[in-house]
Amino acid sequence: MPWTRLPLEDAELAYDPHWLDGEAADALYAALLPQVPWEVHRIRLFGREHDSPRLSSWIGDVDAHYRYSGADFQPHPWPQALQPVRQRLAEELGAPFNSVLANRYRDGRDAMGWHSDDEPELGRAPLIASLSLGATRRFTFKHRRREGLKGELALGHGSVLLMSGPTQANYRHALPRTAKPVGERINLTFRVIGAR
Ligand SMILES: O=C(O)CCC(=O)C(=O)O
Ligand SMILES: [Fe+2]
Repeated sequence: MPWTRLPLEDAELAYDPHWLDGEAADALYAALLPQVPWEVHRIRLFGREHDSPRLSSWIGDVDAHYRYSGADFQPHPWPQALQPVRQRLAEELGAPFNSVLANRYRDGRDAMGWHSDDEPELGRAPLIASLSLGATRRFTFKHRRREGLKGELALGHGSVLLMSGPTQANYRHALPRTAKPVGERINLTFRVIGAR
């Protein structure tokens, strides 16, 4: 499937709604529920520690250390079901993905607040491949400096969103809560730790 470039000034975004077909997406989703060591991560917000409103897991090569919200994470090893996905993404995108942050949103109350994935370990122009499985959720963008520049996208089952170039430097993104009844969702953001 071809990538569709999303026109958002100062960003570099591409989307494939069916990177995995329905059957492959169903199988991956079913395999990841038991294979990923899901945890509640602690996040720091306005100087206070809280449980983050979702389940998460850092997965990666042994040398792909990651500092996140002031803590050093030793990644969990790659679950078997993720190996072919990692391989295909690396080949298609020519990027040596060595880490993935998995997030599991149990229902509409689980969410992720405004942030940029701009940690120094990800380099100057991070390439992030974001694979979504399960319930469709709204993903939103907001420019850091230029008021009014924003965008949103519904991330569906089997889709991949690529964020690259100046996207993290210029934009924050979020996965808002919703009061609508929604099912469970898994998102995987593949990253290159140690990029320049
Ligand atoms: O769940 C999503 O689609 C967003 C996840 C995200 O922004 C992240 O893992 O940094
Ligand atoms: Fe993010």
